[in-house]
Parts: sequence; structure tokens; C-alpha cells
Amino acid sequence: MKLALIGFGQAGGKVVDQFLAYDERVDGGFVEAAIAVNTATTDLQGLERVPRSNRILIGQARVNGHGVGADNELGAEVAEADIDEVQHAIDDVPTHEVDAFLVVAGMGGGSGSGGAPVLARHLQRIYTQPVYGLGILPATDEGGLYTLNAGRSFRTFVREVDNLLVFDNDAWRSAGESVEGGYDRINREIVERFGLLFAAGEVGSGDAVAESVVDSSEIINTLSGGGVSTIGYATETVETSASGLLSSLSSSKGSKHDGTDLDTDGAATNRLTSLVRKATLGRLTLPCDVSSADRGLVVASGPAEELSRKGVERGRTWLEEETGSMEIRGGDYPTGGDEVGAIVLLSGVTDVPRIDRLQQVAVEAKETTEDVRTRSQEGTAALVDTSGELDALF
Ligand SMILES: Nc1nc2c(ncn2[C@@H]2O[C@H](COP(=O)(O)OP(=O)(O)OP(=O)(O)O)[C@@H](O)[C@H]2O)c(=O)[nH]1
Repeated sequence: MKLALIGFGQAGGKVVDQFLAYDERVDGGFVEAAIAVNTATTDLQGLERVPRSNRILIGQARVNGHGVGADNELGAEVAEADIDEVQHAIDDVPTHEVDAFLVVAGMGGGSGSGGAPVLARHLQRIYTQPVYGLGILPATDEGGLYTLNAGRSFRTFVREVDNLLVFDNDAWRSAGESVEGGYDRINREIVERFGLLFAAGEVGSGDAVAESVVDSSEIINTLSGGGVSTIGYATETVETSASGLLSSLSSSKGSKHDGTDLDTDGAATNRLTSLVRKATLGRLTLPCDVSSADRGLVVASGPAEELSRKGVERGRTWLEEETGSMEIRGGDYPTGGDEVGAIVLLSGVTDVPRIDRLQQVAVEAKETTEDVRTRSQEGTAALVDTSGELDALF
């Protein structure tokens, strides 16, 4: 499916940069336009692929290109004030070619977590296409302020988008990794999953196996209904019939598995069914109780002769049982190569311990603020101490 990507804040811009790299590498064709918005000049300068004319600096009157320093209320204010600057960049996008907008942001900082929901609301008002969010949650050891920003912003972002796809940095950290090195790896994990999904929805309808290929409406239908989504992904390297020229010929998109060789068919079916299980029960972009998903989509990717329809169907049926949902879609995405994969998109998930904890922090912070206000009105001496705690939080 064709997307207009808008990265808000540092993490948002870097992930959009990675989406561009991925789209180019797999010849996905799902990025119609890429824009980065930030309050910090240096973050915009650090991007590699987003065209310079699409790097939009906002909030100059307030912060002079220095960023909002994790103040997400200020992030929201400057986004509100300078939304026209972002709109000018979007005006150059052929939006009639776009299936959806995707606003990408880290939820822990100030610019992205404050600005992304503001931008999403604006896009919803102007355009008829769905507006999705890709929200990146901070690691738990990043400190109270990041957690608080994420807790507050999450609720607003979910409300303003048609669906919020979530990636939790905390679930994807590796011990002993440098912060920057860690982000590079994590960003590749992000775009590999979400990029593969969007690229799958972009296979042309003229393709020889188009009837079983996922199209953009299936992704849109799975995401419609709102709420929060997460993705699971599993791959396995297969022995293709030959290497080199023969292999590339046999894995061309037109040579779909026709089920004539029973042994091969059985192996391909079992492999796919097991990959769907692994993808669902392995590490999700946002860990959650799978049975709480409202809708789902299973996509098999890889060399066409390995994409057993029976395998996708069995995986789909298994996911129906696992989630208790009757709205599980399935399809494939022939890519060639020697890796078979399964992507499982779970949408409308409600049982997510990490989100419950974030919401709790946001509610407690709000209560503390209200408590301080009340006590302040009552003139209690405790105010000084408690406001000190609040200063530390904000
Ligand atoms: N996955 C991932 N997360 C990142 C990356 N960079 C920052 N983050 C996360 O994003 C959050 C911080 O958001 P940033 O995007 O740096 O902040 P910002 O939105 O630019 O806001 P300010 O810097 O406060 O103006 C933190 O929770 C980080 O963990 C990245 O490249 N990848």
C-alpha cells in the first residue's frame, strides 16, 4: 500500500529514514512520500534519506532550533502553532496516490510525543484516507519523564489516529549494546516488520498470483476499528530447488506452488503453519495477550513455490482459534530469495501489561498534580516538598 510517511521528532525521523532504505532495498514501492518534522535543527541534519526540502523545522519562534527538551506540552504547542509549515510540505505530495498516512514518533521525548497527535488530528480533518500512527515506547530505564510523556501521549495518539501500531523499545533491548548501535539495530527490526507488511499490500494486481496476494484493502480492513496493533514475524531459510540462475527463475513471482508434488507441498504447508505460530507466540513489537486481539492478518512471504495456500489457510485458522476472532485475514507476498516468513498483524489488542503500567503512571502523575493544587489552595506546608518531586518528574 502506498504511504505518506511523516516522522515527528528524532526517533520518528530516523525510522522514516530507515523505511526509505528498506523500501529501496526490497523494491517495495510503498513509500509515496517521506517528510520529517522536528524542533531541533541537528536532528534534521542527521537524516540521510529524507529529501532536504521535506525536513521541516518548527517552533523556531519558541526554541530557535534547539529542540523542546522532552517537554511534550511545548512540543504540542509548537506543532499546533506551526502546523501550516507541515501542511506546505504535504501539499507537494500527490495525496490522491496515497492509501494512508503514517505518523511515526518516539513517545518518550517532547517533539514527537507532543506533536504527533496534533499532526494526526490535523490530517484527519483535511484528508479522507486513514491516518495511522507508529508509536515507539521508551525503555523503562530511560527515566520518569520519558515514561510520563509516553503515558500521556499514548492516550491522545490512540484517540487521534485510525490505528496505533506500537513498537516497545523496552522489549527489544539487548544487554551490553551502545545506545546508538542499539537504535540502529532496533530501527532495522521495526522497518523489517512494518515495511514488509506495507510492501506486501503493494504487489500489483496484474501479478500472476494476485488472487491470494494481500492487498491494501485487507491491511486497511484489519486496522479499521481502531485501537492498538502489534506485529509478530518469523522466518526460516529454505533450500530452493537450485542456486544461482535456476533458483532465481524458479522463485519468480509467477511460479506459484501448484500442489502437484505432495512431499514438497506437505513440507511447505507445515513450515508455514509453524512460522505463523512462531510469529504469534514469539516476540511481538508490543508484547500482549494474543487472545485479546480483535482482528488479525497473516501474510506469508518468500519464494513463490514455497508459499503454500494450505499453509496460510491453516495458519489463519489456528490464529482464529488462538484469538477467538472471526476476523482473521490471510494472503501471501511472493518475494523470491531463500527465506520464507510469516507476518502476523494483531489489531485491536486490549490486554497489554506495558500499556496498563504506562497509563497508571500518567494517572498517578495527574493525581499528584491535582493533589498539589488542592493542598496549595489549602495552604499546607507540604507543598514545597511535593512540588520538588513534581519538578523532578517534569
Ligand atoms: N527505536 C528508536 N527509538 C528511539 C530512537 N531515538 C530515540 N528513541 C526513543 O525515542 C524517545 C525520545 O524521543 P526523541 O525522538 O529522541 O525525542 P523528540 O521527539 O525528538 O523530542 P525532544 O528531543 O524532546 O525534542 C526515547 O524514548 C528513545 O528511546 C531511535 O532511533 N530508534
